[in-house]
Amino acid sequence: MMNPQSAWQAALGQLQMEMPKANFDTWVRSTELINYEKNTFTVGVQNAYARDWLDTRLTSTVSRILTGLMDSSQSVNFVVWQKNIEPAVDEAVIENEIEEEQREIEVRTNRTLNPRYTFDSFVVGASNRLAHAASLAVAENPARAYNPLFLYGGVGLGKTHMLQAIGNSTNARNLSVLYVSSEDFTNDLINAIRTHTTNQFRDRYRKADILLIDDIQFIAGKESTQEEFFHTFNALHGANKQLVISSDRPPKAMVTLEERLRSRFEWGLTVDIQPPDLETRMAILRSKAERAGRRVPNEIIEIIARQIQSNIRELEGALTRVLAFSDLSGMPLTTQLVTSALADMLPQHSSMEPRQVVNTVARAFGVTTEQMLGRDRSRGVALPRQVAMYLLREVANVSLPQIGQALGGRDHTTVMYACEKVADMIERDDHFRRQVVQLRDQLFGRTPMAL
Ligand SMILES: Nc1ncnc2c1ncn2[C@@H]1O[C@H](COP(=O)(O)OP(=O)(O)OP(=O)(O)O)[C@@H](O)[C@H]1O
Repeated sequence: MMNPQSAWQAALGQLQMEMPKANFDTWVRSTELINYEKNTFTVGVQNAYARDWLDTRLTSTVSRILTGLMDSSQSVNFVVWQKNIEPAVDEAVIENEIEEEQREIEVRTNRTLNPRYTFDSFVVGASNRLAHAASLAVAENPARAYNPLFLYGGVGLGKTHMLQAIGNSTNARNLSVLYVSSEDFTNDLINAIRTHTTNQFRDRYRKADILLIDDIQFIAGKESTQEEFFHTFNALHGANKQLVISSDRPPKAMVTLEERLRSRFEWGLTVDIQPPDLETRMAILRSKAERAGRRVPNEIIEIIARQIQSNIRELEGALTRVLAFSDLSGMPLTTQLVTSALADMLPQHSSMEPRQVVNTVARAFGVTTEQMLGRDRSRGVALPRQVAMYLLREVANVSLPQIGQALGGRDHTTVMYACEKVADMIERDDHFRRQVVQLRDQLFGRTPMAL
């Protein structure tokens, strides 16, 4: 089980990925975990307006995420909380980064290698075969196979597991391995600057034979961190040391990443990890049950695997939950038990068919549904497509992969980018905003969404 502070940080990471950037920055970024008691996270926010917004829109999502992370039912409570630091909006200068990250310095998540994450415990399927093969090649031949190796994919699909497997395997061969999240890197840097120990900082990072950096997307927009990382990258790469980087999106979709870093990330091999298919999900559940020394009927494995489709962490959480339910109630593992154990883990979906949203938006913008689903990327077609993605995500709460599917088989990172872009335009362009609000009302009726 995670400690509450790490769980909260992880939940923030997930929200950052799932929400439009503007909303995340406005409402979520500067929140703070101020207390944890009796399975309740008390989260401080800047003012009553923010509290109300978060209350209506995010309570159930956040509780669900935290429940998944903590492996037991959790609730969240937003309260107004005066911080003595201003939320950093412009992170361009190091002073702001110091303020922004100060509170996180004590939070060290996942600093070391976790022996649980090995190549052996990783189930290979079509969705992750390439990532697995590339990681294995890198572990066997550091700095010879692919350098850097850049792995990307959605939340909970095994990126950390792969990085750590490389770490565990090379560590066992006495190579010096350093595993950090990009937030750890940022925090270390800030700490070093404050305590005038940047030389030690550089030594520490540059003497690694293998540097594994997890969740690099969080350095986007942080200029001084990017600058330092650029030099770390060059020093290691130049000395023939291996770099492995993970991210929730490919380098080209990292909007505020400096070009020189982006191009370096693409020097080696870039591989994605896709959501696992049903068979792989079942294999993962079987392997996890075996490891836990439990016998779980195939039928039960299949129900769980059908229900949780796009996040392996949730998939594992679901199995844990089903087993706990059975242990605590003394009831055998039946389909009914699974259904009730997983009832509140189901994602919330509106009854709205994605097709209907696509058709309505197409009509409003004077394009055809075929154009919306097609490959044409000219602005007249791309914009309505992005608006449809945005409405499906923001109002109908449909998952990123499902939206990609509904719009002609697009990647989840494309959908993520579209949502960020539309959210951004809504803030800048009044006319556009009215257009989107009108569509929203037409499709969903009036909702409490802050547009
Ligand atoms: N192919 C797999 N076989 C077995 N377990 C897996 C596999 N992929 C992921 N897992 C497990 O799923 C959980 C989530 O994986 P992991 O933390 O590596 O995801 P991630 O992609 O790094 O997520 P995030 O985006 O949140 O950082 C871990 O417990 C991991 O062991």
